[in-house]
Amino acid sequence: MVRFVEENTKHMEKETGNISNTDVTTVKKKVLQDLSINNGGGLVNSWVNSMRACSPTHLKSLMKQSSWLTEHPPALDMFEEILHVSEGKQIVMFLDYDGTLSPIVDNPDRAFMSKKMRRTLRKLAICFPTAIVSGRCREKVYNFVKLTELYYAGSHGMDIKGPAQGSKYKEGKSLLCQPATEFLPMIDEVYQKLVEKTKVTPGANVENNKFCASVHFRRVDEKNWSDLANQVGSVIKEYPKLRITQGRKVLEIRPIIKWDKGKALEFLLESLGYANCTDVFPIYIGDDRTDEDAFKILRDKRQGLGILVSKFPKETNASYSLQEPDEVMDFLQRLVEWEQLRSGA
Ligand SMILES: O=P(O)(O)OC[C@H]1O[C@H](O[C@H]2O[C@H](CO)[C@@H](O)[C@H](O)[C@H]2O)[C@H](O)[C@@H](O)[C@@H]1O
Repeated sequence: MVRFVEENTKHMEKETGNISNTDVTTVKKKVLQDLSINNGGGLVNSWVNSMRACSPTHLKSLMKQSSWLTEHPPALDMFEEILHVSEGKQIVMFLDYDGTLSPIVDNPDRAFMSKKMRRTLRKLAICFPTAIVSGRCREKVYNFVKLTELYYAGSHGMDIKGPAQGSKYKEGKSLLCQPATEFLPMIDEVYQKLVEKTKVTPGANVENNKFCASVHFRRVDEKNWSDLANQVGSVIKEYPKLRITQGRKVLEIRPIIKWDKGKALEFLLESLGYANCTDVFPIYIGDDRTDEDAFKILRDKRQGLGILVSKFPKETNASYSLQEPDEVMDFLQRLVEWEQLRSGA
C-alpha cells in the first residue's frame, strides 16, 4: 500500500511540477481514500458505508436541522445581506448542473432543466459572467442547458470553454482549457471495461463523461452496492493514474491530476481578468461533494460565497443554503431583478 501511495504521489509531482509538503499530504490522503475503495475486501465497504451515511435519514439524526440552518442560513432569507457584502464588486456566477439547476432523477439522461430555469439563466448571463461547472462532459451539459452565452466547465472542470456567442463578457480570443487530454484514451478504455464488468449488476449504469466516467448506483438495489463497488474497484486498481471520488449515489473515476471544480473556478476568474482582484464577488451554487472543492477555495480566500443546495444538514464549506433547484431559480431571479434595477436596464 505504501508503495502505491508513493507512486501516486510521485506521479502527482510529475503532473504538477514542484508541489509543497501540504500538497503531498493532501494527495496521500486522497490516494488512501481511493485505496479504501480500490483494495476491495472489507475496505470497499467504507465507500458503501459512506454513501449510506449520506442518506437523508442518517444525516438528519446526526445534525440538528435548526443548528445547521443557523450556520448555513437560507440564501433567500439573507438576500439583502448578500447584496450588501457584494456592493461595489463584480458578481461572477458559478452554477453546478445536476441537483442545482435540474432536479435529481433516476435516469441521468432525463435530467432536464425547466424552461423557466433556462429563461432565468439567459437573463442572468446578461447581468453577470456566468459559468456552469459540472461532472458531466461539456457537450452533454450544453445539450441540457442550450445557451451559447455561458461558460461551460465539463468533466469536473477538466474541459472548459468560453461562450460561443452572445456574451458581453466574452474574451477576444476563444477560451479552451483541457488539462487532462493525455488521459482520454485511458478513460475510454476504463469506460469500456466498467461497462463490461458492471453489466451483471441490475440497474448499474456507466456514463462516459469524456475526461472522467461515472458509475451510477441510484437504480441498483442497496444490497448490491458492495458488489458494484467491488466491480469498480477491481477495474480501477489496474490504473494508478486514476482516482475515485464520490457524488450522489455515483462513483466518479477521474485522472489523478490536481484539478477539480475549485481549480476550474480559479481558472475562470483568471481568464475573466479577476485574478487577485478584491473587487470581484464569485457566487458558487452546488449540491454535490465535488462542489466542496470550489466552496473551500472561496472560504479560504474569503472571497464571494458558496451556497449548498440541500434539504438536509450536511458537512459543507458553503456559507449559505438553498433547499432545491426551484429555490435556486428564485435566488437567481432576484439577483437578475436587483441588477436590472441597479443598472437601469
Ligand atoms: O457536477 P454535476 O453537474 O452535479 O454532475 C454530477 C453528476 O451528476 C449526474 O448524476 C447525478 O444526477 C443524476 C440525474 O439527476 C442522478 O441520477 C445521479 O444519481 C446523480 O449522481 C450525472 O449523471 C453524472 O455524470 C455527474 O457526474
